[in-house]
Amino acid sequence: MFAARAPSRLTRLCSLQCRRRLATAASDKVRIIEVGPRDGLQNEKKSIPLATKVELTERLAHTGVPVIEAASFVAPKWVPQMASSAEVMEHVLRQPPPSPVPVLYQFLCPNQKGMDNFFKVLDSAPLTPPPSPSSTSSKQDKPEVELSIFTAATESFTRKNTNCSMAESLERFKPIFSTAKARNIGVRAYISVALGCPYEGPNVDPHAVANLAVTLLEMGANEISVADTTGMGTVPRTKKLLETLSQAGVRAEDIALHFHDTYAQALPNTIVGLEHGVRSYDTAVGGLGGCPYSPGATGNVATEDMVHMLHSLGLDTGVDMQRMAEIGEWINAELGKANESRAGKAFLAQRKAAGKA
Ligand SMILES: CC(C)(COP(=O)([O-])OP(=O)([O-])OC[C@H]1O[C@@H](n2cnc3c(N)ncnc32)[C@H](O)[C@@H]1OP(=O)([O-])[O-])[C@@H](O)C(=O)NCCC(=O)NCCSC(=O)C[C@@](C)(O)CC(=O)[O-]
Repeated sequence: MFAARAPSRLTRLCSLQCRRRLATAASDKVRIIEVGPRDGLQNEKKSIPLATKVELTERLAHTGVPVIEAASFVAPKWVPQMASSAEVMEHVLRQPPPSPVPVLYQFLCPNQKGMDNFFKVLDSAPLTPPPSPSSTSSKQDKPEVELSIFTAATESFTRKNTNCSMAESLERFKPIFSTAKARNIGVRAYISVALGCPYEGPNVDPHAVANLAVTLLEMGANEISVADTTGMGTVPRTKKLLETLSQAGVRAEDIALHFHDTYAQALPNTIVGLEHGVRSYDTAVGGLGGCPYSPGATGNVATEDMVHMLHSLGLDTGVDMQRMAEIGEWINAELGKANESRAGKAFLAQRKAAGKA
């Protein structure tokens, strides 16, 4: 997919000016990638029932959010909470297309084994039955699915997270890209610790992030999720990182931003992203989340907080705030946790006061 747009690093650099204009073109649509079911739940210590995971994904599919990262095919020995991911995916594939918009479901995958497990589920899932008996078609496609791979901008984090070097992580991706391409499955790529590493500190080299982003795009990634895993990102360093990415030929539309809200900088940093032309943001309902390999880091920026801010700026996410706020309240109660979304809590309190809850 990316190859068609920009086959080589040189071509990418040559058309930089044109792509910059594209990136900064005014657009009132912002794409929310809801990562709560994966990033949000993976670090929970208490085993979460499969039924709760399935209900979370199913309810999210009816909020208007266009992308949901539903689960991950990683080693259960390292992330036991994701051990039921095959069952979650089986359920997703059995679902009739959600309303109001079709959802793209993403599944995190670190290596060939994860990819093989993903395809095992995909290939064994029956086609979804047609929506009504009057339908003329006898079969219906499965929901659209995609793989998300992940590496990091520092050697220490890559080693802790995936037990390999940065270069080895890229090697692991080669069979994933080639198989996914042959099977017409999209691949998204995360770059963790782009704005701060728990082991190497806040000053991660933006050029390391940019080089990695260019390499991953050239390998075939259709989007780079630039992740502030630790939440150490600040407005000046986010600005610098986005400028460095742009100078390396990475377009604003090639990236999504993934902010953890540890220091309450996710929304200020989002404003920087918006000014730069980035229109895709990863969020987790109710502010769920945390990475098992980033001690002390809190959850992703809450979807409700992001949606509230974007709507206040006149931007369109397509997300139903009421449904999202209710899910944030529900899932945190299920997990026995406080709801981390300030906007979600305020929205529900106001509805209750107005007698509309
Ligand atoms: C990367 C590996 C797999 C390497 O794991 P390893 O231990 O180096 O690999 P290995 O090849 O030696 O295998 C060890 C065992 O795991 C099995 N195994 C190997 N691969 C798989 C697989 N895919 N699925 C299931 N099982 C697998 C393998 O078969 C073997 O089983 P055993 O022989 O011991 O029974 C491992 O280190 C791992 O799974 N780590 C977990 C990484 C993880 O999930 N981190 C959290 C997600 S990333 C994140 O949260 C950041 C992000 C994306 O949100 C963005 C951000 O905010 O930064």
